[in-house]
Amino acid sequence: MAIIQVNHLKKSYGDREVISDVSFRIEDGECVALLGPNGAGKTTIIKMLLDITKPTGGQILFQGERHDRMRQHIGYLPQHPTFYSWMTGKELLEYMGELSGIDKKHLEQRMDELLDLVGLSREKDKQIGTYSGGMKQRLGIAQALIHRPKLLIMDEPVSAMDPLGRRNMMELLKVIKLETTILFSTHILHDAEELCDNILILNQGKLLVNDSIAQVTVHHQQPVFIIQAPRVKEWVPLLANNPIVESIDQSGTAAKIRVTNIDQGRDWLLDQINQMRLPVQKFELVQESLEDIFLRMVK
Ligand SMILES: Nc1ncnc2c1ncn2[C@@H]1O[C@H](COP(=O)(O)OP(=O)(O)OP(=O)(O)O)[C@@H](O)[C@H]1O
Repeated sequence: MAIIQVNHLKKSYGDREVISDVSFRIEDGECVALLGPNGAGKTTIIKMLLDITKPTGGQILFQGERHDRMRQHIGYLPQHPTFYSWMTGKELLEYMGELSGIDKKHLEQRMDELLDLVGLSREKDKQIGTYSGGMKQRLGIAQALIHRPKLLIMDEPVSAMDPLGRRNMMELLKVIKLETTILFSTHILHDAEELCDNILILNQGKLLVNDSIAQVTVHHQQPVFIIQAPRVKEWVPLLANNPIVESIDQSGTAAKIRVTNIDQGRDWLLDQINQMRLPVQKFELVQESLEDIFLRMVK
């Protein structure tokens, strides 16, 4: 049975629908990335899963039951966790553990396990106000896991971190995902690719992709022509206005061109290259990368 099943979920603020008919499921043991640009609706979906915000339509089931009764089985790391800065790391975990109803003997053992897991054993008796951003984020993960939740939900857990903090967090999440089902939101494709089995791509409140990482390219890849030639800024605008060109992306000395019809597109592009007497260094037809697919979908 799915840990979470989301059916035709909708959310409106006033007249504005910010989540439109979103359906997906997360199976036990999976790691799923909710991927989308700023404002796509990631936090709104997470808040509905946590029952912080009520949907305006649709249904969320947690292991087949109404999810509003199942909140205690979910661990949550918000985008910007806030703590009492005068508490020590250990005191916070103790407090959260007591709130979750864990008895003293088990709590002591669980705190030690988690402080070790997130690499804060040595700093456990220091006040949280003295922790770095990365340490606070790791403490946030420990508090989210204190009651051994069946599902860990994290809202952009690595987006605001520096490269070293990010790396540490990714390695930590790789360990956690061995034992816990994870849903995390991000706007960085690379994080999703590195950690997850499945991705949900959200744009403007609509779910565009719900697939395994391995299958996304198989199901959504389109061919693109790559032309590499000097003075790319001069010739790209000359190609962009023809109706056969669906999109054209310039990067460095090359352009990636998506056309409506491959054979006609090839003939037309070769013709243009001749007419412009472009000193072409490369002309090839390739399949889109995962990043190309993501960028095309969220544009
Ligand atoms: N309380 C609210 N009232 C009105 N509109 C809201 C409210 N909360 C969110 N929105 C709007 O809903 C849309 C989705 O916002 P949301 O925060 O879910 O996006 P997001 O994908 O999490 O973005 P980010 O990556 O920037 O956190 C945005 O257009 C936002 O302005």
